[in-house]
Amino acid sequence: MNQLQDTAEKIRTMEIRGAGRIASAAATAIHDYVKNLDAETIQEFDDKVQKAAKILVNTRPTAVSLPNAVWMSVKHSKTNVDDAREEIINNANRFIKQADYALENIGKIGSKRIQDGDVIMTHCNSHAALSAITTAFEQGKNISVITTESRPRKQGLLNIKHLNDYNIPTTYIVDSAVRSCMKNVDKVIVGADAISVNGALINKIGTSQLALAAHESRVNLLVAAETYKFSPSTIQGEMIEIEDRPTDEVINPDELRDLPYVEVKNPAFDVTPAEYIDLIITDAGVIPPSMAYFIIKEYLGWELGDID
Ligand SMILES: O=P(O)(O)OC[C@H]1O[C@H](OP(=O)(O)O)[C@H](O)[C@@H]1O
Repeated sequence: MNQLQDTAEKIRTMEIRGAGRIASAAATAIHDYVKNLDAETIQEFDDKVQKAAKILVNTRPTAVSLPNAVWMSVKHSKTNVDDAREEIINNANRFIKQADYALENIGKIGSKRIQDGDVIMTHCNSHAALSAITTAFEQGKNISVITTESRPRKQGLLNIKHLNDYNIPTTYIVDSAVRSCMKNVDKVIVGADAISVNGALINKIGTSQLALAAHESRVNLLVAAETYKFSPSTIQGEMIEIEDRPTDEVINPDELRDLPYVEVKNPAFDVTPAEYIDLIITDAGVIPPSMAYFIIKEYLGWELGDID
């Protein structure tokens, strides 16, 4: 359990971050936990696994990749401990493998949407969006990237290091420069923390402003999202919770000491409605946002009535 708690803490503090990365880290934690789990009965085993699953799921509330990875891993159909253990280990291994494959496939599929000469704007640090961009560059397309800083945690710094390693010309801008720079952009590509059944995108705070600016300038907005980032529970109208992160990520508490009337807010994500999204690049192919239900039904295996 210590190791699992350690992974949970790393996800909570964002030492491990990115919707895809936290999902694979959680599946790995379940795999390792179950491998050596002591339990006399299947009931005891299931209770312990459910408890461990909840610890992981409760670390960050918005990225649906996390509960999808955990519940896909721990679901089993066995009645004895050893068989259940084996099934969960296989499930977790399968998830981790498919997540790697999905990222690679998004690169291949997404790169087809990128043309020679494109200037691409991106926001926050999405491994899925970067997979499409770097794959297109490796195919010989002469592209460049504008990346936002992505306050407060400045994930844009991860982008510039990654893109520089690929020798991709990259411009780093503050978040408030998005609209002003949009006139030079051919397409926007961002990642996803979650996609709801109505095709709305939940992604890093600021994405919806970027989408508005793109819409105004008639620049296409593409979302790179693995199928496991679609949210089954939204079929029944459940809202995706937006994570409020600690305010010391935004401002040093010392600066607030003598300002009793000031409140700081740090919502980590926002919602971009489907009408601002042109395409979603998934590992299963490119879809319009209106096809989100199809992905949930066909690839996550969840149907109406499945959800308690
Ligand atoms: O899964 P990949 O494509 O890497 O990232 C998807 C999204 O996850 C990140 O969340 P955070 O930085 O962990 O809050 C960003 O919002 C990013 O767009």
